[in-house]
Amino acid sequence: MTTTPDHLHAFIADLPKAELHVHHVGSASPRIVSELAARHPDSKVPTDPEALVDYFTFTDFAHFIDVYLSVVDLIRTPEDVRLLTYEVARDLARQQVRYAELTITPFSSTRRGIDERAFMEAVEDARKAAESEFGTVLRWCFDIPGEAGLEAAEETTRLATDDRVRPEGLVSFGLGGPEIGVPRPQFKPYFDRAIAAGLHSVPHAGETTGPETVWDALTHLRAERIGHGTSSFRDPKLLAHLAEHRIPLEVCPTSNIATRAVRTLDEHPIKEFVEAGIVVTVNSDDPPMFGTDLNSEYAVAARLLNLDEQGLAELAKNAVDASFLDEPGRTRIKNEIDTYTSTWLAP
Ligand SMILES: Nc1ncnc2c1ncn2[C@@H]1O[C@H](CCC(=O)c2cccc(C(=O)O)c2)[C@@H](O)[C@H]1O
Ligand SMILES: [Zn+2]
Repeated sequence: MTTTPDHLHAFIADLPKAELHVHHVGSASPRIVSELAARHPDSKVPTDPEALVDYFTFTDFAHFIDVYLSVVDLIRTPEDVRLLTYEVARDLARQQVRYAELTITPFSSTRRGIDERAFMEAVEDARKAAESEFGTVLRWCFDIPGEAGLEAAEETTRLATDDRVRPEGLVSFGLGGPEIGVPRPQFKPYFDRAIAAGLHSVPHAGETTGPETVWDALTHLRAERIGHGTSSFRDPKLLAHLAEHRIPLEVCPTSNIATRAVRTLDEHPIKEFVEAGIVVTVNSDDPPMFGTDLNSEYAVAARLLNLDEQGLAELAKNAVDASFLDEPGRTRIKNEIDTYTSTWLAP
């Protein structure tokens, strides 16, 4: 296994980027997790950031979800929500992320007793502070935790479509959690309502089950991008469909290894996706839990796809183009990427 050369790491570190697939709670840094764990000593989450490395080592996807929910349990007040969101934005800004769509699972917080309006105010307050203080634009994707069933689907849809509650920064609607035993078609009526309310459809699919789940996401949930889509490589017709209809994949390589969806990075199908002509975006999913960040994922992609600086800049522009940012915002970030790259490559 070769490594990514130092000059590419340096290029990636300052490259302006967009992040399209990153979870709110899954982005809590070890410092924030240990701070919240210390505040709530009844929790089984370790308070020592070093012990968190072991705690965040997963035997399979189900184990990952168990651990994930133990961190969700630490977020108990609107102030916890605001702090988490603001700190996540700070971490993104440090990596030169100019724009991020953050996946939030409001059901998990409202069912744990956080007032829905206070929750929305907390994330919006952090979004505005992040934009003015760090220059990072945040938007929200509200996802249904599929395993929690249709009650969760109903509640998430209500929170995403009721004008009196839905936050200004909300742009899309998703579906996360385990896929095994959670068929996608049952969520069609909820996606129909969210789409009718102007939201984009971005379900997870093909992360832990086969390509048929990706077809279901396309057919029943009218997916505009696919979260992961990892198993798509097993179906040539699906690859051709994704390429022809320009449905981007939100690829999260290190996540797929950490949850054991893929055995090793070298076996990751990202190269097959690019060779099939699919729009590939690279993302971090739950970065501290997977011991990664967006810059590391770009370094992984550089190695697996054999990219140079121009190739990395194209990858970054794929994410901007696949985003739900408005046209002037997309043009601004792409121009910034071009200027940065040509300055870097100038003799
Ligand atoms: N790689 C990932 N792939 C998929 N999802 C991922 C990934 N990373 C993070 N998530 C998040 O995990 C949540 C799962 C929450 C969940 O299953 C659940 C089940 C029952 C009850 C409750 C509750 O709160 O009471 C929650 C998803 O909604 C999603 O946002
Ligand atoms: Zn995800």
